[in-house]
Amino acid sequence: MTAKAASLGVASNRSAWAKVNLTLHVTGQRSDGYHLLDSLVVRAGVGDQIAVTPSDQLELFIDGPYGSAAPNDDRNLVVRAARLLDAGAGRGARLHLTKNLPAAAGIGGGSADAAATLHLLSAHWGLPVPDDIARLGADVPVCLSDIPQRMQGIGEVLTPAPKLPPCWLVLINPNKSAATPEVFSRLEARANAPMPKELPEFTSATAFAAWLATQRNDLEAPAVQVVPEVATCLQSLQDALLARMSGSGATCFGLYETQAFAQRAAARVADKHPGWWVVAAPVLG
Ligand SMILES: C[C@](O)(CO)[C@H](O)COP(=O)(O)OP(=O)(O)OC[C@H]1O[C@@H](n2ccc(N)nc2=O)[C@H](O)[C@@H]1O
Ligand SMILES: Nc1ncnc2c1ncn2[C@@H]1O[C@H](COP(=O)(O)OP(=O)(O)OP(=O)(O)O)[C@@H](O)[C@H]1O
Repeated sequence: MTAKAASLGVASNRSAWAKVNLTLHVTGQRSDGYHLLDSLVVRAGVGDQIAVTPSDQLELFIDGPYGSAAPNDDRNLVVRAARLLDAGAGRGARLHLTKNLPAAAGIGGGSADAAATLHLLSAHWGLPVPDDIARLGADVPVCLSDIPQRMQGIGEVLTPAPKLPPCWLVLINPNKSAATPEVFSRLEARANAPMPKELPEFTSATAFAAWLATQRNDLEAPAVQVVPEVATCLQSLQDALLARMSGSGATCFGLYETQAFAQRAAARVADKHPGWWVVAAPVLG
């Protein structure tokens, strides 16, 4: 925001796009319990919204269809991100979070909110984003980027992925939350194969999906134990080029070649499961 906009109380805002793990290989475990990952992460064009306006104090206002699913206090990742950036100096800002994404859903809602807050407040307060943001959550570093990334380590090692062909996702969540630690704890094997050293480049969504089908989300089987509806979600996406779970679930995605195919599939799933969260959104980047 410019100094003039700030003095006029004009909001600057940003979308906190959903994070989708197209692959998620668990390749090991550190001595502190955190798991080593190898994941192809994309952002989907659906997200929460965050706006910042000047204020003397740090304030958070939350609304939106999933507003009640996120804590409205210091535990909120938006507030935690603001405090990390502020580093105890007591700067103020009024943050308005419109929560469109289900929480604890495997699409990094809280992490995307934290990353968007870091971008907005870094401009608002004129401060650089600090290096230690992974303290906010393993998914926060990847959520600072809107382009596809290969994510390794416990989430802090990021490499831009080769350019992906245009494609669309249908995201569905049975409105059942899956706690990430519980899903990890149910893993049967922790030292699984990574993705290939070099990620191939694809010119069509069909070829991309065929390759993705040879990769995995190792958290899918443990997540089905925690939220059995994940299996029903995957079955409902059988017309997709590929159907898989994102993150630690319970959100599943179907990959489609075109907007029209994705929107038709989303309408069909929403019609059959009126209690589910169902959206069609493009893969960004
Ligand atoms: C599963 C993923 O969604 C894949 O993108 C993320 O790795 C999870 O990221 P996140 O929710 O930001 O994770 P955090 O809030 O840092 O950690 C929540 C819990 O998940 C487990 N966790 C998380 C990340 C990781 N690499 N190994 C883990 O074992 C730990 O039990 C941790 O206590
Ligand atoms: N802004 C926020 N939005 C959603 N949840 C938040 C937020 N701030 C804190 N939380 C807390 O974080 C927990 C995890 O929510 P989040 O939506 O980030 O999970 P997730 O989608 O499973 O994340 P990931 O894919 O990174 O594992 C929730 O149970 C909630 O209590």
